[in-house]
Amino acid sequence: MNQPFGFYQNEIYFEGLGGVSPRFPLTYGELESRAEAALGPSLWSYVAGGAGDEHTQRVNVGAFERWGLYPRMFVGAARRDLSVELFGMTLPSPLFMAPIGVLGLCAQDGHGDLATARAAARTGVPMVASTLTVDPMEQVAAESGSTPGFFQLYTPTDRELAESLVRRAEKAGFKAVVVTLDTWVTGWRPRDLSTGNFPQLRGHCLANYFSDPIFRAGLERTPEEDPRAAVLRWAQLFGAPLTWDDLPWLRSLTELPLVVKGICHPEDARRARDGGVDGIYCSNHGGRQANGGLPALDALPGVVEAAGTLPVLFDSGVRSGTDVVKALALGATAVGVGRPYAYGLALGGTDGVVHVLRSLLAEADLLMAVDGYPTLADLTPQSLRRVL
Ligand SMILES: Cc1cc2nc3c(=O)[nH]c(=O)nc-3n(C[C@H](O)[C@H](O)[C@H](O)COP(=O)(O)O)c2cc1C
Ligand SMILES: CC(C)CC(=O)C(=O)O
Repeated sequence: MNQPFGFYQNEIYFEGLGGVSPRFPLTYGELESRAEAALGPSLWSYVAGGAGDEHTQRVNVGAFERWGLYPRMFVGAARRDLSVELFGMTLPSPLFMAPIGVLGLCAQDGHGDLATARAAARTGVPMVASTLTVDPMEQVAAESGSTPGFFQLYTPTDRELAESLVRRAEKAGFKAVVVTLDTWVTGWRPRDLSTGNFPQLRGHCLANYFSDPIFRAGLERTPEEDPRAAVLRWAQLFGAPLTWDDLPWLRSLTELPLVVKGICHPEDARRARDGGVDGIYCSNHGGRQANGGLPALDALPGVVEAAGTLPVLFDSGVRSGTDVVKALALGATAVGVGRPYAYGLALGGTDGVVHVLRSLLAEADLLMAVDGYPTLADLTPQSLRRVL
């Protein structure tokens, strides 16, 4: 047991706090700067970068500072319960890992998706595995132990390929399908445009396609024989510009819970709900796609209201345990961490990811203890006050 952290009380996910380690950074600033050094310039600019002058990316983070949590006294929050029901499952905490496409490359050994899945197994924090993993989804799913994993789909223009990817995800044991709607084309990303640095175009992170029978059937020569042609084929197929007319087809793809990612407008949330999805994922892709200026957190309350009884997943700008608590108070059912866990991965593989996740949970848990919110149900919009 790690002495400085020995006073935490919720053993469910702290297990004596194994995992939070002073050898890794305890502030986000240090995590970022050490990750920059570990990743090297080109991967760093891909992961850390965003659209345009990155205004949206910055306001995503800044939006959390505009809310303050009221401390409540005489609550006796000696034990906290952070467990949450999602898609019929009970999860130990409301935290999950957002899908990150080049994650595999962030680990020293180049197999970061597997390392992250092992962190999911150790913490109970679900990983949403991207379509763009270095190792095929079947291998990623196999590493996550008893922690449920979700599969994120980039919908290709070839429907048969989309269907094949979803079939494989079901067979591999993923427990939900998350369809990302905001990235059928890559946004204006000056950092990557200036370096020509798109890892996917060098054939990285395309294992799910290269291992897919439908994808392979469309090639004259196998990806092993002609990787360049396979990458070009991938680039042609990558993203379908979907419309509402496609939602019934998406819904028909699977009986697994279907979640749509990238929803920020209440009207879109309403239409998605009416179209039969099982969850709404409020996100602006961490400001990587559009530099439109709306912080995802500011979009969250409207999406929550429109979603009605559906669970709302949220990401974009979460950097601390207090951010997690604020997003929950604004109505998120589950909160996704993105870049920070990729940085933990860069610093220490599975241990680094576990450290980042447990630190977020420890900070959230302690905030709830000190400020008197013993359960997630106690966190409501009335727990917050606008401060700026
Ligand atoms: C390097 C990188 C790759 C990403 N790849 C994907 C992806 O493959 N699929 C997806 O739906 N979202 C992807 N995202 C977006 C994340 O799921 C999430 O929305 C975003 O990271 C949240 O912003 P934050 O990291 O600033 O908190 C990616 C994000 C990053 C940083
Ligand atoms: C553009 C994609 C290929 C990957 C992604 O989602 C991202 O880099 O944000």
